[in-house]
Amino acid sequence: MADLLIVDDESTILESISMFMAEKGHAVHTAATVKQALELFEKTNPQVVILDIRLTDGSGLDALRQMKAVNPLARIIMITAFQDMETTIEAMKLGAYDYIHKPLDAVELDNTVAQAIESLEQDRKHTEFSEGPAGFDRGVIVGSSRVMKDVFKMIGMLCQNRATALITGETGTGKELVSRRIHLSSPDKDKPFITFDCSAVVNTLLESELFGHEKGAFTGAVTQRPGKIELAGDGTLFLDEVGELPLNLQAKLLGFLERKEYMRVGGCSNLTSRCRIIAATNQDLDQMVKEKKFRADLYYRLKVVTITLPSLKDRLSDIPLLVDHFIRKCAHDLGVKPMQLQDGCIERLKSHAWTGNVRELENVIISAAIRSRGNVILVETLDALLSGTAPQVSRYPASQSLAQVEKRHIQAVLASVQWNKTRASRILKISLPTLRKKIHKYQLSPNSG
Ligand SMILES: Nc1ncnc2c1ncn2[C@@H]1O[C@H](COP(=O)(O)OP(=O)(O)OP(=O)(O)O)[C@@H](O)[C@H]1O
Repeated sequence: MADLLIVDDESTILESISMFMAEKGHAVHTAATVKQALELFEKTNPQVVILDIRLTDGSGLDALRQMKAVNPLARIIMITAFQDMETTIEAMKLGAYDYIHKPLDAVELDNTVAQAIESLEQDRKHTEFSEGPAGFDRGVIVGSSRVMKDVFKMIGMLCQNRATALITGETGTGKELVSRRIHLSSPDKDKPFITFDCSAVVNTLLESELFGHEKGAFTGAVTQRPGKIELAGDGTLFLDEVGELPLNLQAKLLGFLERKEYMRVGGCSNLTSRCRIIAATNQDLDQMVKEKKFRADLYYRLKVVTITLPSLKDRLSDIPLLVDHFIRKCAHDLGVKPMQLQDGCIERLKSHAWTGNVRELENVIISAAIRSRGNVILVETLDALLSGTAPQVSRYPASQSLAQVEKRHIQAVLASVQWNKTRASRILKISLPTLRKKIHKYQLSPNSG
């Protein structure tokens, strides 16, 4: 049996379907408008939605798009009239599970709902083996604030085409998460999603990592190697920290965006790729263009479609939802029951500055859950974590020199952010050039350790 949301503006239809479904043992919620439907969808998180395409205050397609952005797993069955065929096709493209024609046939409706529930069960079993614990969607983007609703709309629009997009926002605001969601909601979701962190690779290797190289192109190039663009194929290439790309490669990337052609390092013929580029940055590219550190033409090419993710401090109203999400995530990962929050926890969380945004909130909730005794997260535990007074376990023996400790710490921080130097320099509170000097001094590399 499932949680069902039924949306139709004809009260007789609404009543008869909901009675029928309640008799079958489902928990039924009803809505007559797009607005009510979206509110109830976020509140009740139904597994199956029966959604009329034509509603008085808008189109069922918009509702479908937004519901899919909030919970891509929800099975949405559209109710359509024959003259709505074009819209029905569009609905299927947007990820509707199925459609049923009016006048409704009770047996057909019952069968379709049963199949939708069965397919969810199959998905659940599948994820048990592939992505970890069942019933928890790691890819879900949590938020119900107005800014986040606008973000969901943009995601809905972007997953219908292959437009290049730029995602901006401070560190930890969810740029990679959003990029993956666009890919996973697109018709090419089964194609590769490749991440390329422009700050993680030493400059001399960037070009060959991105575009690939031919055998013998440089010392050490003993075999031909495909670059990330080639690996992305017909899928998506996520260019993280695009502001870190050196100017010569910015020109090459622009060339690729304009002609969809590129050349491997050491190659002499053009190759083509259909891969879609989604770039992300937490830098002020406008300013970088003024300072001539970022090419204006590339910037304009990238920013045609921009999604700006809000800082957590500008959407404090989303904290309860986010906390609930991370508590459930943590419970799944640790294999325990979800923790409860002591009264006052949400207020304490809302009063924090959150410079590390959602990532910082996630880490605080995980740390608090691990430190909690019993099944309750206490305000005092959060307070200690947020004010930096929570006891830490020392990881370095007292016999080590300061330089040894510095080397190990920098290596550990770099490893924790997959060698994203911008992020590491922020955590270490040193400038990027200083970090580069220290990497050179201690001869650190992703493989040293
Ligand atoms: N709205 C959200 N809902 C649920 N989880 C979120 C949300 N935003 C971010 N997260 C989680 O926070 C963490 C950081 O997100 P992500 O890596 O996408 O941020 P980012 O903006 O790409 O960071 P950076 O600029 O440092 O690369 C991830 O674990 C992600 O799942």
